[in-house]
Amino acid sequence: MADHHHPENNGSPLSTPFEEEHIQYQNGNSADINNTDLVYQRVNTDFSVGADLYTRMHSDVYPHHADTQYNVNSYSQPPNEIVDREVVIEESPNLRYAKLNTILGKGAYKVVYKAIDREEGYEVAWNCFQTTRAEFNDLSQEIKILKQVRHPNIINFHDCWYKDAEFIFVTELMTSGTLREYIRKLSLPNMKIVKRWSRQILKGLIYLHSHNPPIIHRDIKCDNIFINGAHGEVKIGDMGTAKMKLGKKYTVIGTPEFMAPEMYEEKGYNEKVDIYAFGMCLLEMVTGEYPYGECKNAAQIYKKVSQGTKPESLKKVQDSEVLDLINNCLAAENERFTAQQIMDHPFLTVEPEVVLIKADDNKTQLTLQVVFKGMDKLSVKFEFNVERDTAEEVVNEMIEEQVLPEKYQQLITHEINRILRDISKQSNEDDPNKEEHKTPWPSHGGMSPHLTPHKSSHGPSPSPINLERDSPNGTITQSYPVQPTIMPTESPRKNSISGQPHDWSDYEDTIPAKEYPDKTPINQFVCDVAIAINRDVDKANDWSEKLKSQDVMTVGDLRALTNEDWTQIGLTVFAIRVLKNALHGKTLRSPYIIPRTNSAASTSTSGGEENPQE
Ligand SMILES: Nc1ncnc2c1ncn2[C@@H]1O[C@H](COP(=O)(O)OP(=O)(O)OP(=O)(O)O)[C@@H](O)[C@H]1O
Repeated sequence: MADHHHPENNGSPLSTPFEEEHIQYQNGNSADINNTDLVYQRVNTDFSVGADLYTRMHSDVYPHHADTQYNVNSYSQPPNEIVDREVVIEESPNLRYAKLNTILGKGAYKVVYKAIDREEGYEVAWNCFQTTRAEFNDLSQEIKILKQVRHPNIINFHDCWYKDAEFIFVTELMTSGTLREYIRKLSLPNMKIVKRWSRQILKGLIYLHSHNPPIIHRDIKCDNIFINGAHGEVKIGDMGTAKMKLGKKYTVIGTPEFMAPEMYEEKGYNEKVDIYAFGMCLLEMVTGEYPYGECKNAAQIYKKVSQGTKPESLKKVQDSEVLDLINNCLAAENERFTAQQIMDHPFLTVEPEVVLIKADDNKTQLTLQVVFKGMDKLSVKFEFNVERDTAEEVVNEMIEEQVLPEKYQQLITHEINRILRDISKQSNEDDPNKEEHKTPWPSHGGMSPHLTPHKSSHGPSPSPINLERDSPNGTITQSYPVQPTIMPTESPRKNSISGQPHDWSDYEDTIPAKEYPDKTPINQFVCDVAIAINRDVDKANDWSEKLKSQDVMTVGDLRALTNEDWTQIGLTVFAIRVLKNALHGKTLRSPYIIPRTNSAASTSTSGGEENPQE
C-alpha cells in the first residue's frame, strides 16, 4: 500500500526507496477465474529523491502520458467485463464477503473485483494487492487509519485480511469509474460540474486534514477520485497512501505531476501537499489536460517543479477566479490555502437564491425555497404567510435554528422580499383596483419601514419552516463537522414567478413516520425527532428539559397539550412545528443538515446505516 507505489507510466504513483526491479506479479487464483495471464510487471525503476531523482531517472521508464495507466502487460479480459455469468469465486475468512468473477479494474498494483457483502446485500469492491506477510504486518497503522475514516466523500473501507501473498481489502464500490475517465468522456466538463466535483473533493480533504494529527492522502489525482454516476457523487479513493501526520512527513510518495515541490525536498511536508495536488486536479478538470503533459518523463517534471515552472496547460485557463485558485494551490507551502479556505474561495462559494414553489389562490400562503446555485444538494423549503410573516423574521429564525448560515442573512432576506414584491406587482397588474398597502413587503429591496427585523407585533410567527426530511433510501443523512449541507427536495422545475429553470436534483429522502404510544418517554420521542432533523443531543436535551419543566413526561402528556399550552413551553416556533408534526405521525422532512460533531446525534434511525450522500 503506502510505500509500494512507483511510476512506470505517466499517472502512476511514485515512492521511494525503489529497490525493486523487474518484479512480476502473477495474479493468483487464475484457475478459478479463467484468467491465466494476468501478469503485472514493474519494469526496472531507479528512483530517488531531490536532485538525485532528476539525474537518475530514465525517460524510458516513465513514458509520456500514458494511456497505459494500468501497468498490466496483458490480460484476458478487459476491466468490467463479466465472464459468462457472475459467480462467487472466493470468500472472505469470515464468509461475509463473496468475491465474484467480475473485474472492476486493474491498476499498477492491484486488481479490483466485484464482490457482495452478504450481511448488507451490497455490492462492494474486493481489492487484491500483492505483498508479503511482513509488509502486511507493517501496514497495521495504515489499516487503523483506514478503518477510522468515515466520510461521504471518501471511499469506505470495510474489511481486510492477508491470504496467499495477497493483502485483500474490501471497500465501497463506485459505479462510474474515475474522475480522469469522466473528464475524458466529457471532453471538457463545464464549470458547474467542476465546482460540484471540487466541493466534494474538498469536503473529503477538510475531513482528512481536520483529524488530529491530520491525515494526509499524499496521492490525490483524478485517477484516485471516483464517481457514482447516478447522483454525481465524488469520492476520494486509494487511501492506501494516507498517513497520519506525526510531525512532518519525509517519505517521497505520490505521482510526479501532482507532487508539491516540498515533497521532493528533505525538509518534510505536511497536509498542504494534498492542496497542491488538488490544484493540479482542478487544472486537469478545467483544461481536460493532464498537467505537465509537455514533459516526457518524471525527471523533466521534477526539474520544472523545482524551478517553479508551472504546467503549460495553466496558460489555457481563462476564468480569472479559477486561475487565481489554482495559482494559490500551486503556491509555496506557507502561502497555500487550507482546504477550508479553498472551499470559501469565490470560485466555489455558492450564492443562495430564493424561489417560489407554490402559492395559494390569494397569494397569501407561499412555499418558498432557498436554493444554493451550483450546489444542487443544498436547499431549504419553508412556508411563508404574507400576512403574518416577514422576511426578516423568518430568515432570523432559520439562522437561529442553524438552518441557514448567518452570512446569507441579508441576501436571503433581500431575495424573499424580491419575491414578495414580484407577487405584489403581479397582483396589482391583475387587479389594478387592489389597494397597494395590502402588500406588507418593502418595495425597494431593503426592509420595509413598517416592519421590524425581529418579532412582529402580532406575536410569534406561525411556524414558517417546513421541517421534513427525506432520503431516497429512507435513511438519515450523516452529518459531519464540515459545512452545512442540505439535501435536494425538488426536481428541476420552473420558478413560477420568474419562469427561470432551476437545476436541483430530483430526489427526496424520507424518514418514515412513526407512531409513538402515549407512554413513550418524552426524552425518547424528542431525541428521535432531533436526530431526524439533524439536531444534536444538546438541542434534544434543551427541548426535553423545557417540556419536563411543564410536567410533560410522556408522549401522552404532549398529546394532551392545548395550543395555548404549547406556547407556554418556551420552545421556538420551529421546535413546536417539528414536534407537532412528529406527534401527529407526519413524515419528517428536514431539508438541511447542520454541522455537528456529536456522534450520538448522527446515528441513523433506520437500521444504523449512514447515507453516503452529502
Ligand atoms: N472502489 C472501487 N469501485 C469500483 N472500481 C474500482 C474501485 N477501486 C478501484 N476500481 C477500479 O480498479 C482500477 C484500479 O484501481 P486503482 O487505480 O486504485 O489501482 P492501483 O493499483 O492503486 O492504481 P494506481 O496506483 O496506478 O493508481 C481503477 O482504475 C478502477 O477502474
